[in-house]
Amino acid sequence: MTRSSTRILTINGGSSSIKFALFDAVSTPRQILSGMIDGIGLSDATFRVKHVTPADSFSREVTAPDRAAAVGMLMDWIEKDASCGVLTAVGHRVVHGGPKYFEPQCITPEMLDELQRLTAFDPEHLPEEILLIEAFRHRFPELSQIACFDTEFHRDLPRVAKLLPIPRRYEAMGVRRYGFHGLSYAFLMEELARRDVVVATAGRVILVHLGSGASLAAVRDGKSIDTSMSFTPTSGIPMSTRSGDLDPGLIGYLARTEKMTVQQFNDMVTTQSGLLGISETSSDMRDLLAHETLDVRAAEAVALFCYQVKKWIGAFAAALGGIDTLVFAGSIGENSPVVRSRICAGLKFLGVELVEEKNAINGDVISIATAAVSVRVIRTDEQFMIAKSVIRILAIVPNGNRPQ
Ligand SMILES: Nc1ncnc2c1ncn2[C@@H]1O[C@H](COP(=O)(O)OP(=O)(O)O)[C@@H](O)[C@H]1O
Ligand SMILES: CC(=O)OP(=O)(O)O
Ligand SMILES: [Mg+2]
Repeated sequence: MTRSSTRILTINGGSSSIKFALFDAVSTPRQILSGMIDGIGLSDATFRVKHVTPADSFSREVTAPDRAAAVGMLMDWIEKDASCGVLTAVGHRVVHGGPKYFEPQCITPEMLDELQRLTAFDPEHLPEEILLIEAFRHRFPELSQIACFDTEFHRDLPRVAKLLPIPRRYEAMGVRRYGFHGLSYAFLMEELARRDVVVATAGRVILVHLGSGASLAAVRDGKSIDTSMSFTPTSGIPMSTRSGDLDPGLIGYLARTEKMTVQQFNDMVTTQSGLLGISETSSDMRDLLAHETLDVRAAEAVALFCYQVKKWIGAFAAALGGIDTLVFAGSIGENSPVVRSRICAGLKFLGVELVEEKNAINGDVISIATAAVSVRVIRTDEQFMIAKSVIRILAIVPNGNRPQ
């Protein structure tokens, strides 16, 4: 690989990991590698790269006491490793743009100032994402950086789905349903259009993104009409460590009985709840499935997760007036036949019927041919959507040079 090839780096910064990918800057982005630094802040952090040239792939233990150290390591590697080529731009997934930012755009100092002001909207994701952007700006001041917002897909939710039932004045301060996982949902809709353009453009679709963060979206005529996440990504269905929706009365109850502070409550519902909270052992769906016959807590965590997803599918079927296609994505949705099977069990009344042999191999279509609902498994790719936006915004031409 020569250092003259022109590349786009895409970054998806989570709370304990930085996921990234490198694409050739051609009209349809071509992925060269994907990687992640995970376990940030723990004693056993790992830096992994899966390169199209297997010899350039690696996995090594690293010391990453905090995010600044992890991003420093990533930038050192990009500068020094010939297999990375020459970077043209960096595209960032930015989970929350508040009421101001939705469509992908160049990151300016003004936007960074505004994102700083918006951190109260999503204290879990935004500070980490700002740190990543600033680190790259400091080290590579000439590099274009683009922000791609997870909220764009849901930008035009109907008012009835957007409004939160609290005093009206808060809406003017930006308190409303935003919805997230938009890069994933946009990718899934593009892939669905390739497989069934009629349903993707004029049908009733429920997208189910089940990763460590998890949500559902109801899509009619290609547009999001509702989604399970709301003002922050802590809401909706239970997730790896996030609670999802809760009785709002719980905050006052815990404040009165345990003197729990707002910060403690926030930590509890974002880092100690969901699968981890119920199982008391793991936030990882694979671990829970492996132990569910031995540990009732693991079994209950999995059961609660599947039950809540099923309930949201029912709610969105009502909102859409029926379902034509149900799509599973995210690492749980793409790889766990048992979770899909439990979610879909009992939904025959909506037209959902799986072929277990197809479900067992994560087939493209896993429903019976005569069922009213086609149930699909589609591998999502948020990084690809970021790379595509970067190429479009910077008008990078196929040979990788920017037009003069
Ligand atoms: N084969 C599998 N079966 C069940 N769950 C899986 C499987 N592979 C990965 N997962 C689960 O997927 C979750 C992570 O999903 P992922 O989409 O990678 O999350 P994120 O990108 O939001 O960090 C973890 O809970 C992990 O256990
Ligand atoms: C929006 C969100 O929950 O993101 P993630 O799944 O990456 O945590
Ligand atoms: Mg994710």
